[in-house]
Amino acid sequence: MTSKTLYAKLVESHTVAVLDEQNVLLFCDLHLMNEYTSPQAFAGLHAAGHDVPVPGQNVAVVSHIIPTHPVAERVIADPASALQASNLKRNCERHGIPLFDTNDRLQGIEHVVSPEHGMIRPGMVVICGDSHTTTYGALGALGFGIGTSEVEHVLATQTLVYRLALSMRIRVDGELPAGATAKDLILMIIGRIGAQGARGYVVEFCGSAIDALSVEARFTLCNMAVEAGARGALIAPDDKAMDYVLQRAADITGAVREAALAHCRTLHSDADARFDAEHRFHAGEVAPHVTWGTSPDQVIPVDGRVPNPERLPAGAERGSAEQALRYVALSPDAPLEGTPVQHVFIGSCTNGRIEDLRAVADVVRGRRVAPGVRAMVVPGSGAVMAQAEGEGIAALLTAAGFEWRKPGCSMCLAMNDDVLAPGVRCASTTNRNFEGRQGRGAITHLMSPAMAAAAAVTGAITDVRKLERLHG
Ligand SMILES: CC(C)[C@H](C(=O)O)[C@@H](O)C(=O)O
Ligand code: SF4
Repeated sequence: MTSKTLYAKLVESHTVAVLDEQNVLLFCDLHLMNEYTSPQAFAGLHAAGHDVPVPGQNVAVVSHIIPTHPVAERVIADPASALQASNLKRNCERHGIPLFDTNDRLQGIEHVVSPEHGMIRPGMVVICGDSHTTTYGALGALGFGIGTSEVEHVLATQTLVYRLALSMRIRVDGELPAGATAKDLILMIIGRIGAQGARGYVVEFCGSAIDALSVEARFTLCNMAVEAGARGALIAPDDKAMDYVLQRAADITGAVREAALAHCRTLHSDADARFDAEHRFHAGEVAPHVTWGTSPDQVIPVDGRVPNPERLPAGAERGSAEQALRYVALSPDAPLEGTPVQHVFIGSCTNGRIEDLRAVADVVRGRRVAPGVRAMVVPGSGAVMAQAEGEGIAALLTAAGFEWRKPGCSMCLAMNDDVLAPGVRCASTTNRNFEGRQGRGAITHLMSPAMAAAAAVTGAITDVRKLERLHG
């Protein structure tokens, strides 16, 4: 028997038909939908007279356009957005698809909601009309984003025409130093391999540093793999991953549980499996990272200096660095540390989970939001929000001057009314720092939750390790 990668095992176990050398028809265990990428798909489905054969293997969440103001009943004021939400509700009702609707207390960001209810399980293929579906690799599930026409195909058949990807292994051994998190690790990796460095590949993360990460930290890592261009991310499921699922999936009991555990133990790359590409990193080298530019790979350790385009090789890299520096209004060779911020955003499917909010609370405890800074926390889901409120995190952050909002994508991409004004500089726990991502002309610096908290209490980009030393 030939040795196989975990990726190959997942694809083979879901292949309904081999179409040609490059493409297979892939069965999808779970199809997630949001209000943003599903309307045309449903319209196409209905025009073709198709039904949804397995509605229970689809689930929908209102994520992107929802307002986050802390009111009891949320009302979507923007007519186009309100229509997207009402369309989703109508379509879900028509086909019997479960929906986390606008005022459902468990609503949130699709990638936060689905794992917390035990819907994502090792060995699954999970798809969604959203690029950050790679998140589920943290549980050993092959997740990836699809386009709207593919959403229609999946609704009608629960299958997808899937072009095979290459496989890449990223091994990270050693221990993350104090102050460095999974966010810093993935930012460092993206900085080293580039925003296209994993393009065409499904990445498998492994090594002692990955084993040591919590499941939530693994979500952060796999979530951002797509920012290196990856078509998927995987971590072989271990006891931690399985425990996470078992605690949340009430239906996995008795014989089913034994079968699930046995299946889970097969979900790893064989010892001599061959990968198309390999990278190695040392966790001990990871410092808190902050993006300086307008692409997630334009990133440096917080104590570094912004690059000088004159010292970059002439060509595309120099050109994009010059353009990015103009947009972010930073000078070549400037230190990032000490750069004033006017806004702090904590949330998103990258860093809007309970462990992220605990990390923020740990930095903020005994401190206050700096004068002139607007700091906002948007929990990733209603469940995260309730847990944080129960743990006293919401009270602590509110007393320190943070705004405590309702769940959603919010200022991760500013499709609701949480939009920054031009020129505002924001320390953000999100995953994309593209031009205009948080509002036209607004400037985004990606960083970890602890680093964003440090920026909130100091009013500037700050090395959280120094903050801890000063006060600890
Ligand atoms: C709106 C959606 C299609 C998009 C994505 O695919 O990722 C969004 O979630 C994002 O983060 O940019
Ligand atoms: S939180 Fe951000 S990255 Fe995640 S799905 Fe929403 S918009 Fe996309």
